[in-house]
Amino acid sequence: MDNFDLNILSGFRLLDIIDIFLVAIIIYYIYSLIKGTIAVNILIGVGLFYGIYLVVKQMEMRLLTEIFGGFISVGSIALIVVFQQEIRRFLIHIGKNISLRRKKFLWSFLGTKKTSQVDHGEQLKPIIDACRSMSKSRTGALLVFARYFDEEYYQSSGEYIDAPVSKRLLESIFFKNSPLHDGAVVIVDFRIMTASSVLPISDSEDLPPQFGLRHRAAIGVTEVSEAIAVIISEETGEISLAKDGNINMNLSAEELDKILREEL
Ligand SMILES: Nc1ncnc2c1ncn2[C@@H]1O[C@H](COP(=O)(O)OP(=O)(O)OP(=O)(O)O)[C@@H](O)[C@H]1O
Repeated sequence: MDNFDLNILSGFRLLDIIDIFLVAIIIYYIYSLIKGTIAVNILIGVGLFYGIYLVVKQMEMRLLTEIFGGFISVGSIALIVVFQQEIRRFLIHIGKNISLRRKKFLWSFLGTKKTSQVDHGEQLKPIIDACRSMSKSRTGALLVFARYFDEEYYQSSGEYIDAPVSKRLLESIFFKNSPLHDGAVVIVDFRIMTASSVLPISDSEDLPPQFGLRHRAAIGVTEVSEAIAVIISEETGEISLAKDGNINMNLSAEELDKILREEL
């Protein structure tokens, strides 16, 4: 027994500890990204399938090993297809953190705080005013503030506009009888790029049951991109803001203004 233990320890290197540590971080990252989504069930299914394969292989049940082995050999391609959204989210998450750190590093390198950050108060005013008035009149609206214009996401499904943002333009778009009122408006650098855009719907199981497609679409787009989404509920007039797959509900126009000033 002592020999056995010593053999294990003698082959153990510092690199193995780092290896295990890194794998643990990756597993934690993946878990926090898929937590509460349908992907967890798929992952449990895949794990179970692989477990059974290992057991039948160990027991030398040839036919079953052959069948399970066949599935597993094409499994990696199937996994990429099934987890397409999660893989995209994972890579965006990593990229986002790196770009944030790079910015911070640059600011500290230049020895300045972010004092030169522009205050977007003036440009935000028409948006906040429109949100306030649409909230009062219970006009359903969905506004996406994207960092850059991803044509694959927005333009393919919506109407290309590319006009400076204004209160009246936003109200006209979301007016109930307007042909463009369905879907989302996508705003980049305070220009309305598209209206009526169809967004990816979140499949999170943690969301409140009263959330319909508008709220799910707002959360969905922030799960797969760096965008911020503002929702005005048609039912309640409530203003909400989604970011990184999380939602901040029941905001006043002033609170919305404050958050958007910080975020944009
Ligand atoms: N994939 C999508 N992308 C963008 N907008 C969408 C999408 N799916 C639905 N919508 C918008 O959501 C509207 C339906 O909202 P629904 O009532 O289902 O949502 P809700 O979250 O309950 O919001 P509300 O509180 O306003 O009722 C549609 O008329 C459409 O404008």
